[in-house]
Amino acid sequence: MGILLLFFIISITSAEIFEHNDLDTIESKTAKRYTPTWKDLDTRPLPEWYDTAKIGIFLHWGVYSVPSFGSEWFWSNWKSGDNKTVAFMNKNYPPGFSYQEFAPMFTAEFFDPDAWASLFRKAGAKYVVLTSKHHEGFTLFPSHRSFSWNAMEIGPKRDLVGELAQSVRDNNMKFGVYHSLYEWFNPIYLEDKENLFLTKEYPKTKLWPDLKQIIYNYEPSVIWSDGDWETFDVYWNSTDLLAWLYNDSPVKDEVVVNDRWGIGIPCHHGDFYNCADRYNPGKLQNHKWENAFTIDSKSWGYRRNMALNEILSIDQLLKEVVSTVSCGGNALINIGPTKEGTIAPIFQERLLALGDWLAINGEAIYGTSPWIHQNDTSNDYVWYTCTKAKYNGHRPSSAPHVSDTITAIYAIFLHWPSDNILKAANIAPYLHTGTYKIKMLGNQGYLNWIIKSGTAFITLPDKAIVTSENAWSLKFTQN
Ligand SMILES: C[C@@H]1O[C@@H](Oc2ccc([N+](=O)[O-])cc2)[C@@H](O)[C@H](O)[C@@H]1O
Repeated sequence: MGILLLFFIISITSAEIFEHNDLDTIESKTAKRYTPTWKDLDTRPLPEWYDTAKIGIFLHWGVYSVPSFGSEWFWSNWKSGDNKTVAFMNKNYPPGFSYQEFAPMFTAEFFDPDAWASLFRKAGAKYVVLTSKHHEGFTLFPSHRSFSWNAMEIGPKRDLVGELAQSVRDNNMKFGVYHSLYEWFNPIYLEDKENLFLTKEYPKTKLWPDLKQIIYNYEPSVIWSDGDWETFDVYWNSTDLLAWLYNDSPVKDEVVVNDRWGIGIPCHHGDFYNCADRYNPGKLQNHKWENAFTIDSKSWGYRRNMALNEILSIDQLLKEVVSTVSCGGNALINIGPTKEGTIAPIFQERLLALGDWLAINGEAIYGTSPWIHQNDTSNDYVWYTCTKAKYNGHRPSSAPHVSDTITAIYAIFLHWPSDNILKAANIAPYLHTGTYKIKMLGNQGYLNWIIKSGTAFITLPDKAIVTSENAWSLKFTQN
């Protein structure tokens, strides 16, 4: 009996061990490995968090934040003889003054990463993307290859990337980095360019070691690549980097990348597409995309001389966000912090207004999917979204985390109709089935509606008791 029991125990334990080993091998055998070709890299399913997030904050911060004149292209504009930039330098700086001399003035003495992160969280952002290095080459992290041209050695004397990454995560958001492939004035890059990109010293000795340093040290969830347009992906070695990123990097399961990886790649390859800047097609797209746009309509970097009429109003901001999400995109909203490390009150105000709106209407934004219709065909200020049930079972890569079962439809409208009646055509056939109820997010009770010649007339609540401002969401549910 004793021997039998012993045998029984041993057989259970060994069966368990065997099972575990077996599972491990099955997992490692079936874990997909990507080959460095766009065809294969394109098969990667989009990590779910990114599609759900919808709203991100984009930060352009660097030595250009010191002159903070014109745009973040200041150095290039100056050197290529742009009239306004040259006049600005002649008037305000001594002859012989170099761009490098701006770096010690990048003081960031008021930079409080927790305060920034808490502002972005209140704005309703789910991810934050910081310029780890723009085209000027100055790194906001202690690059091992950017001697005297990084924020640890000059200016702030701090690891701005590391500090912000920490605070953003403490506030339950994802952290990402913008990273420019090219550097306007890097002599190693310029030599490769001189050689018609037949030599690859710059990617080998600077670009990829730097980006790998970023990935190992900060584990970014987004790599927002830029500055790719002077040459092809073959020079940049983009597909090799991405295969490593997806197969073996510490962020392989969670990271998403955009589409700027060489001539001909934007709008064709990448986890999500930016296509052109401020891209907002107004139509449903068949691949995940992101609308990166600025609150200061004139610049990504801070401009001390921006005027109020150049700043997006809250109405314009909401229109951008709503139309983008309705068409399957994410909104990446850019602001330029100051050289002192502050965020201009006008940007704070716009972000907090967005946050207030999302606190009421976020249900119609976060985690939603595009509906059958986007912009209402009879009413151009109405945009639709919907929520879908989670997919259980096999996940098709086209719709990574949701099924086709619609659980609610949302109509977001950007103007309040003067007669208090919202008219919309595309929702009419659904209401017609008679099983839908309508409520306004943030308000109590159901709304009355009728259908006249194919258009739904929905009676809105008294505007005086409505909680939301600037834009409103109606929720349609069955029963
Ligand atoms: C986010 C922005 O990206 C690039 O600018 C671009 C890049 C691509 C296009 N494009 O494809 O239309 C337009 C502006 C940068 O040059 C600019 O400073 C900023 O960082």
